[in-house]
Amino acid sequence: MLATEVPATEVPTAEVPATAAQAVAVIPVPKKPTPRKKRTLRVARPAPPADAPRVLAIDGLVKRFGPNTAVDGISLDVRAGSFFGLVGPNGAGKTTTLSMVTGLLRPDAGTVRIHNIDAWDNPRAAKRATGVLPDRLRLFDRLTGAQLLYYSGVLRGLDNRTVRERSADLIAAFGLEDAVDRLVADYSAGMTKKIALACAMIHSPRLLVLDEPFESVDPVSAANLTDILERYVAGGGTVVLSSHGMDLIERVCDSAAIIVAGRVLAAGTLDEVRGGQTLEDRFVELAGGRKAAEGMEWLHSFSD
Ligand SMILES: Nc1ncnc2c1ncn2[C@@H]1O[C@H](COP(=O)(O)OP(=O)(O)OP(=O)(O)O)[C@@H](O)[C@H]1O
Repeated sequence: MLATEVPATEVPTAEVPATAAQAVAVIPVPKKPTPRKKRTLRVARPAPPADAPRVLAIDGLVKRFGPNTAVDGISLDVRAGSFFGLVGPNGAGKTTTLSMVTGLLRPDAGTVRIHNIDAWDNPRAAKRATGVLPDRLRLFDRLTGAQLLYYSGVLRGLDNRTVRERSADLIAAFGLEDAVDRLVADYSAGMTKKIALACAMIHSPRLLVLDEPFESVDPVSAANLTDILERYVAGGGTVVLSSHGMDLIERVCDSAAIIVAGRVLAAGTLDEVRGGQTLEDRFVELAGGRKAAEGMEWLHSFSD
């Protein structure tokens, strides 16, 4: 094989040049995109039966921001015991949809029912059944992690003893033992996600709505978090999460929806949505395909 044909990842160590300038000269630029490896399509768990009760029923949701229609008639059903993944390109309307589901943003049209309760007519009852991890975390970050958990528990009407017991369990499950006595303002992004998720779970809601729960979370913590959520679902809970991590969605979710430009382009069990492809390929296909990286020759002109 000629040196120019060696994929970058296979350049033998002995041939790696000493300087960055030399490295630029020999690292081969593949002429054609390498064909993507076929992956075995697995399903994390079977989706709940089609006649399982609907924990979340979204019907004809619309949200406009001035001339921009962010959510354009989204309808979705999420069944009890489902681990449901919402995917879509940047600006597709995922956060706007989840904000309307969780009572953070009033819809222009459409309805949201949580356990058959209209979330906008009866927000108190709907919120009692829901735990939320919003996109832009606005936490009372001048509290310590332990204080924030305590506050979340009592706000949800739990008694002192229950809050303390559940806080201890959550702190151990999320590996926050060393951080609970520090101010949340001083937490890293991943730690903040974890404490916010613990707060969302403390009142043992039937439905968890999580916007990008794995963003900024390290792989070990992500695996722990996945375990916690899987146990929650196995115990009868329902999770709806948004994520850009297609592998993660395929690994943990049984059902999914692909949202593009404020509309649902595919929804159902993971297999129905993927249609025999990987979720990523199906997503890219529906979201408009890969963009050719041409017309950016200036990027190789290097200012130095
Ligand atoms: N408060 C707002 N005011 C004006 N426009 C908004 C507002 N919130 C969202 N939008 C617009 O609505 C559209 C959908 O945004 P949204 O945040 O729901 O997308 P998303 O799918 O969550 O994107 P990402 O994956 O990048 O987080 C975008 O065009 C966004 O600019």
